[in-house]
Amino acid sequence: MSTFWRMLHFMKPYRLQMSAAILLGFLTVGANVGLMGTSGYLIAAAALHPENVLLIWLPIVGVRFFGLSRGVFRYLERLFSHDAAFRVLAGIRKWLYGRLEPRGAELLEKNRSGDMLGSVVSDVEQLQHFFLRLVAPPVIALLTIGLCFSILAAYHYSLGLLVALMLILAGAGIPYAAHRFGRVRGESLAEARAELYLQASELVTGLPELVAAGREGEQLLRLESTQRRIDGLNTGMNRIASLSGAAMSAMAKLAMWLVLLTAIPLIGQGKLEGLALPTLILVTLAGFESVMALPAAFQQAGQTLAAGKRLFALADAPLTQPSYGQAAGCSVQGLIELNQPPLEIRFQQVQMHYPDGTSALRQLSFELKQDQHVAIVGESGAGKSSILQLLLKLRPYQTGSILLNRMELRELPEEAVRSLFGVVSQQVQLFNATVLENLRLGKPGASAEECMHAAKLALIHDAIEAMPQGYDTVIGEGGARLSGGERQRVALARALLRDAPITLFDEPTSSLDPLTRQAFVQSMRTVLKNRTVLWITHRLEGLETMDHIIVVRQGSVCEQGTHPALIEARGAYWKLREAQRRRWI
Ligand SMILES: Nc1ncnc2c1ncn2[C@@H]1O[C@H](COP(=O)(O)OP(=O)(O)OP(=O)(O)O)[C@@H](O)[C@H]1O
Repeated sequence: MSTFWRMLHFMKPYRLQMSAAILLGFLTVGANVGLMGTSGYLIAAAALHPENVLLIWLPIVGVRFFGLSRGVFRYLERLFSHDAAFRVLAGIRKWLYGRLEPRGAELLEKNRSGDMLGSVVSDVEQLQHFFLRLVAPPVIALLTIGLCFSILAAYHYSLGLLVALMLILAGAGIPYAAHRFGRVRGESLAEARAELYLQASELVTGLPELVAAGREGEQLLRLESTQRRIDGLNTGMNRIASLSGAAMSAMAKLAMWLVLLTAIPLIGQGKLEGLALPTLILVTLAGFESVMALPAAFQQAGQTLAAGKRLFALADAPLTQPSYGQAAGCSVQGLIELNQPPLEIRFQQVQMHYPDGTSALRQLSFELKQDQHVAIVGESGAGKSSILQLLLKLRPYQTGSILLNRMELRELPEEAVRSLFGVVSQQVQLFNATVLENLRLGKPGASAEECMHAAKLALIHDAIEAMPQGYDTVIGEGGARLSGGERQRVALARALLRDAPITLFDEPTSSLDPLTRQAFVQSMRTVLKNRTVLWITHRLEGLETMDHIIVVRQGSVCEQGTHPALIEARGAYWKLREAQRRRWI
């Protein structure tokens, strides 16, 4: 139930619009009741009193009015209700993003990313049914029952009571049964759809490996079996929907017969005019329009509420690792100082461990000064990526100090810290859009000239020009139409456009061959000559001209200096280089 109230809470800002949608929904059904009622009266009057023009003329006007207004009300009701529902969804997405963003890394560790993406996207979509089918229709149905009762009771109270009772029975009983029978199936359907999404995305992303290993057939069979399960569940759901539709129709006809059986003796006793009979029947049938859609809505209620429950559970999951909390210690003056050159980063005796207790950094100390190019190198697992995560405030450090322009990192707001860095990482995020649009992610609103200038600096301009539509070429999902090196260069051009004070490279050459790697690092040195660069890698090619190299081992600095000095010392750096050289000979 708390899920229900929490979802209602999201509607609060749009309550006026939603009330208007409910009112318009009621007016639509009301217009239909009016249309049927006056039509019934018109038929009877035309048959029994064709000579009385006034008796016929008035209902004709009524029929026209209700017929036209019904369409207008329906249109406005759809407009208001869908607009409000989509605004509520937008609000939920924004709220959810705000809740998930600080725990992004941790959530990805605990959940399969396909699972998470699939369920979050489809669960949020599912919530639109909440207002459109679960909140508004029952209220409209209640109002309509009241309307039908008033109209029929005006003829005779027993008719009013009878029809109201039948409408309540049909409007509550059949949706309840549909909900009972559809709940488990609906939940299984949601799970199966999430599974299908995950299997399909695994198949697409892992296709080259699966084909190479000759296992794509197995994956396709899994996909087919999930699809069959979904088809089976869908058939079950459709069966329930058809049965409840038939039950609703039967209830409407039963109500009609009961009205006839009650009204005819009343006419015989002179308590009711014969002229009223068609009106009574048609109003009864029109009243059922308001409850017709309820069974299908409640059949899906299980799915909708389960979707809300999953989303709230994801958003409420406590962080096992304490977050930074509110960065309260930074004044406006502090933020100004943060952006004042010369910029300096200082790690002092930093210790960091992951939630499972794995110690990643131990007493780590180093410095990065304005315009310096510093490389942090080390074997796999040495702690290099953990340094990057600390700098971007993706993880907290436990002891020691990280100073950005003499200000403690944990006291600074995330946005201010992240705006200092342009990141070129191992996994370049490219989108299925044009090259230009991908570049503009670095600086929204950048002119085509600015983008080209950045592309020239990143030495990718010529390759882009050679594409079929140049900068307007669509580069495919994840930049699939580009080579690994081209992707890295597009990412670099993006980082250059961003023009952040510090450029962070995280294993940027991992998808390149040794020779291209060497050339890439050297060209980056030239392009980024007057910028501050932190280069994190376990590949040592091309680092000869770095200003400073820091070798990290088991979370702390084991050696540092310039390339010639480290080579001469024949220590850890020299050994790493030798080991890598032997590997590619
Ligand atoms: N999410 C995590 N949870 C627990 N331990 C982790 C996590 N990520 C990294 N570690 C551990 O922290 C240590 C440092 O890892 P880190 O990823 O920083 O190394 P790295 O030098 O970047 O390695 P690589 O070059 O392979 O990327 C390793 O022992 C690793 O197993």
